[in-house]
Amino acid sequence: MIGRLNHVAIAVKDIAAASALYRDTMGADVSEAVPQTEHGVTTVFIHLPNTKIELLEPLGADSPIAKFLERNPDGGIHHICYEVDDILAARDRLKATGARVLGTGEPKIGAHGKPVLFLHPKDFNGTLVELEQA
Ligand SMILES: CC[C@H](C(=O)O)C(=O)SCCNC(=O)CCNC(=O)[C@H](O)C(C)(C)COP(=O)(O)OP(=O)(O)OC[C@H]1O[C@@H](n2cnc3c(N)ncnc32)[C@H](O)[C@@H]1OP(=O)(O)O
Ligand SMILES: [Co+2]
Repeated sequence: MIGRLNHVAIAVKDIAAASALYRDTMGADVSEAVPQTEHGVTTVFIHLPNTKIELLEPLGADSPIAKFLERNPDGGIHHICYEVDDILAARDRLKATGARVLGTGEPKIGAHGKPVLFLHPKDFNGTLVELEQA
């Protein structure tokens, strides 16, 4: 069911500083910052030869990553995103196993214009998992 690793996300307090760090000290190919109002974050993608790093900064009052950053003031790895061929079939299969799908359970359009879902970290070894329709 799960396919390629689409991205690894890092939550940060200051996305401009984190972007400059990757660009200037790591020579990385860093995108512009894009506000994702629907998701309560601003995103930057760092393009690597075999996957992407997603930098996340809280956006708005109810950002879902705000508490994570309170717990981890220096920032930290926030989630991993796997690609799936059929996100609804994957969702239904996971729900049938008792895994908790976050939010309404209906996919939202993510940063790549594809449907995404999130699975509760407590059900996946303390790791927040994002699924993205390939
Ligand atoms: C633009 C879209 C983009 C894309 O790639 O397309 C994105 O990736 S958007 C990314 C931002 N959106 C989300 O993360 C949505 C899903 N996340 C959530 O709904 C919340 O972050 C949630 C529910 C996972 C956690 O929210 P919160 O921290 O406010 O809840 P709790 O404090 O009650 O936490 C419950 C429990 O889970 C532990 N936790 C929280 N976040 C993480 C995490 N990232 N990784 C691992 N564990 C996490 C937290 O410590 C609590 O554990 P406990 O032992 O009870 O203290
Ligand atoms: Co993501």
